[in-house]
Amino acid sequence: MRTLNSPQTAKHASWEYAEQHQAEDHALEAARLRGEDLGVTPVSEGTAAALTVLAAAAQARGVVEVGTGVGVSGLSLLRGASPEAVLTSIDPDADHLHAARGTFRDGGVPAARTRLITGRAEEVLPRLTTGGYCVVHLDADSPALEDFVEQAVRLLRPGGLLILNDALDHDRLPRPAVREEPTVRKRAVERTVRDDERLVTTMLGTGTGLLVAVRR
Ligand SMILES: C[S@@+](CC[C@H](N)C(=O)[O-])C[C@H]1O[C@@H](n2cnc3c(N)ncnc32)[C@H](O)[C@@H]1O
Repeated sequence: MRTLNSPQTAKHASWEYAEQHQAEDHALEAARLRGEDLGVTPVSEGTAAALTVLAAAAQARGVVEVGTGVGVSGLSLLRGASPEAVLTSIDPDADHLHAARGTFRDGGVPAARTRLITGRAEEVLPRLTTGGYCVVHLDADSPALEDFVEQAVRLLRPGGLLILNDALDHDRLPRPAVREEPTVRKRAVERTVRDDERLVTTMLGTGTGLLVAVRR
């Protein structure tokens, strides 16, 4: 049983504290409201902050994203990336891309720094340049997730970062009794990435899990 002083409760309080380490500005708050209207779940506050730090650490110039949503993750990545960086972000939903454009505008991002592609990653990723990108962020649940990961590894230059959001599948991953297809898929992706000798990986508990891998 969980009590107020139990390690689990303390752990959850720490997680919540860490999520709020970085206060969000108007552009991200407005994006989250758009997300509520559209039924899109953006990356968490902690994940948004982590994406900014990771893009900065990678000194990212070319960034690819699958699952633009309302642009919370995209704006966060651009804020950490190099000033000349371009974000190529893919989403099949025109309403989501429209909302994301509003987020980038609110965030003061010049239009030339975003290339928003209306389409499915299954069709778009294979057309992007091998070794041409510093960061690939995956944030769309799809039966093709394993293929997205393989494409991401192809797209990354040495030292580039692969980032998979919701890698713990809303805390379902560690529960062996959960056998639903999306959870099983994410377990398989975790194993694939961990065992891939081209990658150095870690699983962060930020948000609903952030799997981060560096391309050797
Ligand atoms: C969780 S939301 C992304 C939230 C976004 N990263 C943010 O922080 O605002 C998932 C998005 O993936 C998109 N999506 C679903 N299937 C996709 C696919 N096959 N290729 C690209 N995007 C896809 C959905 O339309 C949705 O906008």
